[in-house]
Amino acid sequence: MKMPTVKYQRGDMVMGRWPGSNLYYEVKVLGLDAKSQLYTVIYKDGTELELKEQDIKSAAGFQSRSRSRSRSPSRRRSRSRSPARTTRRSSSRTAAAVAAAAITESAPSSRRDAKLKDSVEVRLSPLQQTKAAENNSNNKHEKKEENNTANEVNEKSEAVAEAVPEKNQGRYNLRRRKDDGDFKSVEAKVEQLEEKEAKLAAATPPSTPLDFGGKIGAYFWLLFLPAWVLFLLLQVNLEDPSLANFPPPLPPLEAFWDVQALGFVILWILFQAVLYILPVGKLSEGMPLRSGERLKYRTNGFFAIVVSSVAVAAAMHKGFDLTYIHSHFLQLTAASFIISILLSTYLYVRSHYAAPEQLALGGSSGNVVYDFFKGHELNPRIKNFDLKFFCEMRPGLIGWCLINFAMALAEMKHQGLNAPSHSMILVNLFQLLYVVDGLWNEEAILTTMDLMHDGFGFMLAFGDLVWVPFTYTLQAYYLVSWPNPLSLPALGAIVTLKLVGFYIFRKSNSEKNAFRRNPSDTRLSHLRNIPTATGKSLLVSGWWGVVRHPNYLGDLLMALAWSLPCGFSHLLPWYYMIYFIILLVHRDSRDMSECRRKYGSAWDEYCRTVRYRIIPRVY
Ligand SMILES: NC(=O)C1=CN([C@@H]2O[C@H](COP(=O)(O)OP(=O)(O)OC[C@H]3O[C@@H](n4cnc5c(N)ncnc54)[C@H](OP(=O)(O)O)[C@@H]3O)[C@@H](O)[C@H]2O)C=CC1
Ligand SMILES: CC(C)CCC[C@@H](C)[C@H]1CC=C2C3=C(CC[C@@]21C)[C@@]1(C)CC[C@H](O)C(C)(C)[C@@H]1CC3
Repeated sequence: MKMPTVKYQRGDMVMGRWPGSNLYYEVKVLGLDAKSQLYTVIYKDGTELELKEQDIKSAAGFQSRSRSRSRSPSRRRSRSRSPARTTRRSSSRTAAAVAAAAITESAPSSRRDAKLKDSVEVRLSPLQQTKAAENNSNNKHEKKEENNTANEVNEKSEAVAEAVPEKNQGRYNLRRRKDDGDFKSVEAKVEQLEEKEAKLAAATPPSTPLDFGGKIGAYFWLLFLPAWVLFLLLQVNLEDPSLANFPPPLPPLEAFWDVQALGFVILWILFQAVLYILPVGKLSEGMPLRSGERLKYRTNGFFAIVVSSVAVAAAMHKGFDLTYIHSHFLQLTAASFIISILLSTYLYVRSHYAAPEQLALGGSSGNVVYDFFKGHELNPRIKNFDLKFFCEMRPGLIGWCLINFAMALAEMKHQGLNAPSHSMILVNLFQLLYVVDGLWNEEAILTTMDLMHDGFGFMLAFGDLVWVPFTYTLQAYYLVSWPNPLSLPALGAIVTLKLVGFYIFRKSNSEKNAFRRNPSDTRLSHLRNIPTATGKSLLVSGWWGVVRHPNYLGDLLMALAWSLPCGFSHLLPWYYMIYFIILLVHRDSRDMSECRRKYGSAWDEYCRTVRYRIIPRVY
């Protein structure tokens, strides 16, 4: 058996490649994972990463060639968008912290380097003038550079002029310029080499720690999640859905299968797909991918829900009885489950044909079950049809409202009412508001974790097509058989709670979305932020200065307002609230580790400034 080699020891100072680039920075080795053969290293700005051996070079060899012009990741961007320069209102303490985190650059010492420097200065002079002029203007422009595609492009062309000396001074692979005559050919070669290396680096993204209990956890969730949905549905169908009647009796297998139900689910998904591809509404840009590319998304969700409502009204007018959804709930769920399995299998298979830079960092463990569950490909698309975006925002989300509405009709039928109960109306209106708001602000989803970081696999396919429409509707389903009359004060209190939650949720999500899209937005100029080594900043005042996830706080208050109308007779309608606390606490900790990995010491600084995660002074 081949013994693993340990080339670098804990504590060694070496040069580590910055992921996705061809740049090397001084890093300290923290250890080697014997199993994955990945070295954990820490950059001088505090960022910890796992690197492959081939992405590490000995510092000695490097310095002899490069005269140790090593730069921290933050310095790498410093010419056009150093974190310190991008901060408009960040506290001097934070700016200083980042500045301190940057590795100091040693001045060229040899004659060769001095000569090199001279030529650099000659070449840079026009650029320096531009820079000076730019510096004299306000730094609004600089902030814009962070996230704006156009500016990314500007930066690149700027970088071409700037990068020449840098390349020759050996950020990565030092080459001496013989004279100015062959300068251009060297430049072209270096560029080619860098392009090749950047592609290679992107192709081997650093692995991130496994979530959800790792490989064993993935097996568990694959079995548990469908079983849990089944349990909820069987339980809510019981005459007395109390936990004392656990476990509910299992119906025969044939009871789950109904061709017509499968037909309706397929029809619904196809109908939503047609609405999605119609050239109506805005084409929004997603956040930059690792490759630098920005995908375009058709954000016409509001249009889709309006047309869907009209179509449902027309079907009802033609005599379609919507209470079919209530009476065939199990079969509709089973049909959606089958589709989600087929979709996940397709996603997993096609991920093997995807280019490496299209894979999600978190779903590339190499373990079939884990990657199938977590999602291997980040943005699977068929031409311009984005499968993840579509599934998350359309069939399940709009289906959720359709099912709730069907439950209101079923309640009237079962309870012999002329109108739905107050509780049913509240649940319907609250959740409708949540969905319509999500669709109205559809663009905001492009800056959420699912769209930016998570691969599309079973977890999201099942979550979008089964979990959301068939478990988020449980409160309405419950009310069909278990009415809960509400007093006027209770009604008023619940509505107030919902509105407060909604306000926090919407304001905080919009604030972050606006900041990520355009950090120099004048409406956000009063907000303080912390610069990070990646060039992005973190909001440290406003909603994101109150707690680290104000949007979760608002969402949880709304969840409470959805359960309260169902009363306290059973635990079942409180399922969403309990699940949601677990989901958001786990999501928060996933996000914390991801941000810690991305932003290093800047993230620690943010956490020291904003101490609570979701509930001020509590958690
Ligand atoms: N109803 C439901 O079932 C669910 C609803 N949700 C809701 O969806 C919404 C999106 O949630 P989710 O995707 O989990 O997370 P967020 O929208 O909170 O996104 C987290 C990301 O925001 C960025 N960020 C974090 N802190 C800051 C800061 N201080 N300043 C600027 N950017 C920051 C980071 O990304 P980066 O720095 O890379 O931009 C981070 O990874 C939430 O409102 C949530 O409540 C979520 C899950 C389920
Ligand atoms: C099956 C698992 C246990 C959990 C799967 C989680 C998914 C169901 C959720 C992950 C993030 C989601 C979001 C929404 C719905 C639930 C899922 C898919 C969201 C679309 C709901 C509407 C909101 O307005 C939103 C902010 C757009 C939500 C974004 C996240």
